[in-house]
Amino acid sequence: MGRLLLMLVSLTFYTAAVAALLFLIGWVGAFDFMPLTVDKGREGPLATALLVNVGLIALFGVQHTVMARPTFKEAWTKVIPAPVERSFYLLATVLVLGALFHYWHPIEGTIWSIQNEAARTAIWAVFWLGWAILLLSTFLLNHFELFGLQQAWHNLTGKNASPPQMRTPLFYKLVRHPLYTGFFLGLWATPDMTYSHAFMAAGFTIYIVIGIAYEERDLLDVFGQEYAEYRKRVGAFLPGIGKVP
Ligand SMILES: C[S@@+](CC[C@H](N)C(=O)[O-])C[C@H]1O[C@@H](n2cnc3c(N)ncnc32)[C@H](O)[C@@H]1O
Repeated sequence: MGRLLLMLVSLTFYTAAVAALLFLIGWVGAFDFMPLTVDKGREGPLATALLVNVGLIALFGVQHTVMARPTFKEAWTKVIPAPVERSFYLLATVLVLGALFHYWHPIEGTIWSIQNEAARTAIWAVFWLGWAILLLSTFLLNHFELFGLQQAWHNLTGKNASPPQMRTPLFYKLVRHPLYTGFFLGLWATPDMTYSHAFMAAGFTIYIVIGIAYEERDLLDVFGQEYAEYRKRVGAFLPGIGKVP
């Protein structure tokens, strides 16, 4: 029963995470049908908007950076069962994203607004390509492990947790962080760039660049020389750029 309950917890948090990801795409894309977007939300003076928005992005950054560290996981799994540790990480992500959507203060003003229809279509294509790369990258690594289902399933079926494996399929042969490359494309590719959108995209870009240093330090600890060689050979976000000799 306990194992089944953990599986149900994992499935529930997985569903919430997928819903939050879909909402994030609509929120960033600022589509008309969305109730809240990066350009539609609370009103307030500019100083309040800047302070609140920086706080929201920092909250996302701190949650992701702290909860992904092995030392945190070690302490955290003394409180919650190990098979749902990743699921609780996702739950925290959903809550932080919920706060972002709910409390974001749009900033007035437009930086660019492309009028040419063909150019708009091309930019939207890049937007969707970015999110597709992000999603596909989760499957290239191990979607069900990244989203916590595999751990609970192994626990339910009595299978031992498999040791972490370094993976470099497809996009990972070209760049070390294709998921983040996809995220950058999704964040920045818009035909209507408002100050609000640019502020949000810049905030997440800064967080990712900082977060990568921690992620790669952990990857070096886990995969050692294999990852060090990979960093020498393969660029970070764009092919050939950002190799670490
Ligand atoms: C959100 S994913 C992002 C992966 C990668 N930074 C990217 O942008 O494609 C983060 C998880 O992927 C794992 N990871 C990153 N690169 C990996 C690789 N080449 N093989 C296996 N796991 C990897 C990290 O340990 C971390 O748990």
